[in-house]
Amino acid sequence: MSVLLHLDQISLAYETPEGLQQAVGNFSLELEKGHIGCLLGASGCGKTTVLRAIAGFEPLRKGEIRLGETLLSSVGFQVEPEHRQVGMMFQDYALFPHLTVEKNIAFGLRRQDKSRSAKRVSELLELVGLQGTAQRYPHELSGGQQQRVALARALAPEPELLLLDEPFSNLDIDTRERLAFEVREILKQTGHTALLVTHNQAEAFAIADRIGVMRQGAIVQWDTPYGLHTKPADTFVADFIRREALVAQRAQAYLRGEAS
Ligand SMILES: Nc1ncnc2c1ncn2[C@@H]1O[C@H](COP(=O)(O)OP(=O)(O)OP(=O)(O)O)[C@@H](O)[C@H]1O
Repeated sequence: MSVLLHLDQISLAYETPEGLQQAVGNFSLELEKGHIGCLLGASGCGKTTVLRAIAGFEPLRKGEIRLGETLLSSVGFQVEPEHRQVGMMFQDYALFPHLTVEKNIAFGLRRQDKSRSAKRVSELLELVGLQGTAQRYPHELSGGQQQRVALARALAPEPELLLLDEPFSNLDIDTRERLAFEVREILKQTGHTALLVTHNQAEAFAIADRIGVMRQGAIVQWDTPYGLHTKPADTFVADFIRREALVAQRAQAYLRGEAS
């Protein structure tokens, strides 16, 4: 398989009142076409910063970002976000409340003629299992349904790469796990390449082909879920994976009334 997304030794920093603070340093990964990658790590480790750089919202201090053969970002160079062929889906749904489901999905298709756009919208509604909701407004849908509309909207212009930033974090535990599996099925069915950000290990393992464990702006291990479990690169990754599994077990025991 060919590599679609190349992040080559990228570094990013923010201007703060205390001076320039590095958020991500010498960060590299390659994501193959058709794969779902996931950046996993504690709050503040730089996951969203990496995603924003790929989307074109943050300038690079070092390194390069390429999509296939196309250079998207390097030092002093940025392709505008709207010209990147990159779709985005974020945790707060970001649907337009005053537009129907149909119009929300068609928003990214404004340059297409009406009949093509209508056909694409109905294909997408079927893909995300929301036939019959075209004329509803976002507030008339559940959180999980709204996220499926957001997915349909992000896929509408047929982006080469889809970025998902904590897409399920506003949902209850059952819905988020179910939706993570559903989104994986949908992306695999359409052959899309996607990079997801989460701090939830169950979600990462439910959806991803490759997981990148991050710590303080660096990627510690970029591997398959199986590889992370069986061959953690260092004690940080091993502890991180073990601790998260322990928390999940404790939470389940607590819910069953077996633990305090
Ligand atoms: N606009 C900003 N200005 C200054 N510092 C920022 C800005 N955005 C993020 N940071 C800092 O950069 C670092 C990485 O932040 P980032 O949001 O990428 O982390 P994250 O892993 O996505 O966290 P979370 O899981 O909490 O969303 C943090 O130390 C954060 O405080």
